[in-house]
Amino acid sequence: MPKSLPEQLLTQGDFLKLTLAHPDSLEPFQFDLPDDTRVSVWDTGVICFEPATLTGKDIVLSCGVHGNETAPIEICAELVQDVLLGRLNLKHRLLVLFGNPPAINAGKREVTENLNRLFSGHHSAGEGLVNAERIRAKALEDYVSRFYSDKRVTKMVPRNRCLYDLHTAIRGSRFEKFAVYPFVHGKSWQKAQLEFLRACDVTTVLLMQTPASTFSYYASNTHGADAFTIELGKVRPFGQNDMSRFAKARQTLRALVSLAEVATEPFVEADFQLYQVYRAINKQTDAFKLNFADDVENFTSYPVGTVLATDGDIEYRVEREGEALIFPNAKVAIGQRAMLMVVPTTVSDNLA
Ligand SMILES: O=C(O)CCC(=O)N[C@@H](CCC(=O)O)C(=O)O
Ligand SMILES: [Zn+2]
Repeated sequence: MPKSLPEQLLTQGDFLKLTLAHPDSLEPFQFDLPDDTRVSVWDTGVICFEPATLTGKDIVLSCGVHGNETAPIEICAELVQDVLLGRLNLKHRLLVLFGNPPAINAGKREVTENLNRLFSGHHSAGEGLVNAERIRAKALEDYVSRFYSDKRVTKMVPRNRCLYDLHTAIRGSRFEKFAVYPFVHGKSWQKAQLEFLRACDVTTVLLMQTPASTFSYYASNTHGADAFTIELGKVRPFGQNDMSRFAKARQTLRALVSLAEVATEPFVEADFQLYQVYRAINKQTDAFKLNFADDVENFTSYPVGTVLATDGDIEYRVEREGEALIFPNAKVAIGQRAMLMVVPTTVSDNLA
């Protein structure tokens, strides 16, 4: 007799395989682990773990929001497998999300539309929920809301909500690993979070200055979560990632979910490369072109006056000494961000 889905997960622990075999949807089901942790599969790529004794942390780990960013998918798949097979015991509630299963199967950043531009309601703007990515963005928002608003935990205060959305960058980078800290609307940047990032071997942080349609901004702004986009190296196909380069991130994420507190080093600003966005360059026409090669790395700077990109008659030149480029991509949809220009900054006057 074929094994039931709970039996399959309890014996093989391969939730990624199950997800990719049912990329569009999966009927919800539940079961318990031998240590009484409740496992609830809410949908394809959506798995919630609740230890029998609830503590103060509600942790969301997401990956595969872009389907070809495989290192984070491998890290999350391994972590989920170890929990299912009893090799990692959870201390906290944990929701793991494989963001875009059809795009993972296709080995592509997106199938129709960039999922990470559809949060905070952007999925329903304009033509509305017309494609799978728009529907998935709304569903992911609903799952995160459901996770954070569970009645058993909302009564327990204080709650400590976090969401780490794991990505990899399209290009190489002068700083291999870096995080995007979503705009906090004048609130303080959190020292403990920067310490956590450092424990993950992420010491380059981009402090955003405006709202965004990304998943991490959604979690931060809508749910008050400590949320980040974390870039772990460069896009590579499954099996071609050198996972030793992400050993500290893997270890620290495992410590996050399994220990009461992660051991971190005290924050010292000199240990970090902190940047803030100076300007966003949005693609306005199909003529948009980058004026540098594909192997130019994130965080590269050019002399003031250098032409970085053209968009029809418009020329984008370096305006400030030290201005560095990040996430350049001429293939984005019209109206979307084609590159960010960032400058070094400091957090010392706004750190809690
Ligand atoms: O390398 C690139 O050009 C993109 C890598 C990536 O997917 N980055 C995220 C950053 C999200 C954020 O700004 O928080 C994205 O572009 O969605
Ligand atoms: Zn990405």
